[in-house]
Amino acid sequence: MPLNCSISLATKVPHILGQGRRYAPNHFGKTSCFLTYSRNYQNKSLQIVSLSKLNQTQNYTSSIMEEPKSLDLLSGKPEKYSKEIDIAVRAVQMACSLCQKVQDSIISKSNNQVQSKDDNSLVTVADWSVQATVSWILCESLGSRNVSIVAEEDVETLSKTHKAGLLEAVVQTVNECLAEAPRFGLNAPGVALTTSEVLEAISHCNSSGGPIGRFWALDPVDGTLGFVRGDQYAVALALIEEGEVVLGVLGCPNYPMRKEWLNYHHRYHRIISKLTPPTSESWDKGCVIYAGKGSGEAWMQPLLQGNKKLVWPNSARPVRVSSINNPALATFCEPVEKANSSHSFTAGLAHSMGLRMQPLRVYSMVKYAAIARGDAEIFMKFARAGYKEKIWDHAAGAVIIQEAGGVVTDAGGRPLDFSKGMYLDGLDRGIIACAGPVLHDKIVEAVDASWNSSSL
Ligand SMILES: Nc1ncnc2c1ncn2[C@@H]1O[C@H](COP(=O)(O)OS(=O)(=O)O)[C@@H](OP(=O)(O)O)[C@H]1O
Ligand SMILES: [Mg+2]
Ligand SMILES: [Mg+2]
Ligand SMILES: [Mg+2]
Repeated sequence: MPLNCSISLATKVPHILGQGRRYAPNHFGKTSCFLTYSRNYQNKSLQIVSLSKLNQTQNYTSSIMEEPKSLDLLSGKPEKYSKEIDIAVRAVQMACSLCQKVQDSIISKSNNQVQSKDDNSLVTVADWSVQATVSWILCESLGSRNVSIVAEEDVETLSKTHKAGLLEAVVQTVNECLAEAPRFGLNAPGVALTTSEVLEAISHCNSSGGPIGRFWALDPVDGTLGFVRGDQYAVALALIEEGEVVLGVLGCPNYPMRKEWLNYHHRYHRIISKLTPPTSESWDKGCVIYAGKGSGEAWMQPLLQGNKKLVWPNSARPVRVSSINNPALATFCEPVEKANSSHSFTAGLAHSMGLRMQPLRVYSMVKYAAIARGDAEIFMKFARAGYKEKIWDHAAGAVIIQEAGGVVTDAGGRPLDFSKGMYLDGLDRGIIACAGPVLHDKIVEAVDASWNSSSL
């Protein structure tokens, strides 16, 4: 055996269903290596067939072993972007932890950390703090000259908002979060960031995207309305290269690893229904879902809990879209706010297609996570005429659904175009994401049939 393997062995004979080649840093002893393996998802076993290290491939047929509990090091990271995915997942985990604290403080103290922007949409301490934190982590880990970011928030609005203590609250929140970086296997700053360093990190996100080169798209808090209402929201980070989304990470702090646990989430539900959540060990309140383009896999890991003893690496498991393609059994998701998507148009579509389930109205890109995980089958968004969808609201979700086996297009059936700057320019009518092509084709047809008679 070329390297020391410490995974426990199982005796089951595998029926090989999956195989792949993975970068497994530090998985075998302290050596970084690539491994080629065969995986059986049914009995959760794994067989390593070769290892390569320092350009030397060694054939190595291991015994069949139980899938390691910590799947992260074997997770679906395509080699080309493995470093970027790794850093992006850790940064989003940190951002989720930051958001949980700010959401708790907004809800419990009804404090004044919520502001209105010029377009009357909301922004909070969490939006600016996550933007600064993620920007700082990406620059620190990849070199600031290599990091270009398109993101939702800007320093002008923060400086213009003459709210006493707002900027100080952002600086403090960022520093508290960055001090925790070692728990996530990342470096913390040697000394706390100054106000101007925090502003610099926010304004480093000044790229406007486009068709050339590589940039990150960040929505620090997607579904800010859900966030301030104590409900669902997401942290969304994607990497776009030559106009194509190459990786996506979605942090969903209030979307538990298991759908059944949603009932325990909401504080109000808990009071009203007196449901007792499962024990803290077994209950993962939130999740992070991620995928790299072309891997054919999407992965989900639990949020790192507040418990300081829990440190990286975190475990991950694959997620897949639902196999339902009968509209009568399918669930569709849409934005909560009528102002963001026409509920009456989608109700008509649902009726004409024979969708019988009540729509699942959820804030934020958690809707994309729900489709990728198989909790729902369809996501539709039809904004009012003239509204231009932004790339950071869809990039991470789109690649994750596609790699989990689903289809994401505009209402004309064309792929979303992330190469046109900060907006999804050229979008035909709306966005349709589905668990599979059968449902997708039916919706595109139904939209065509009813569009001219709609008021959109
Ligand atoms: N008028 C209008 N029409 C369509 N979309 C809009 C509109 N205004 C805002 N936005 C963008 O929608 C993002 C929130 O989308 P959601 O799907 O979460 O909507 S909802 O809150 O559930 O209703 C929201 O993202 P965040 O600002 O990150 O919350 C906005 O980018
Ligand atoms: Mg958003
Ligand atoms: Mg946002
Ligand atoms: Mg916003």
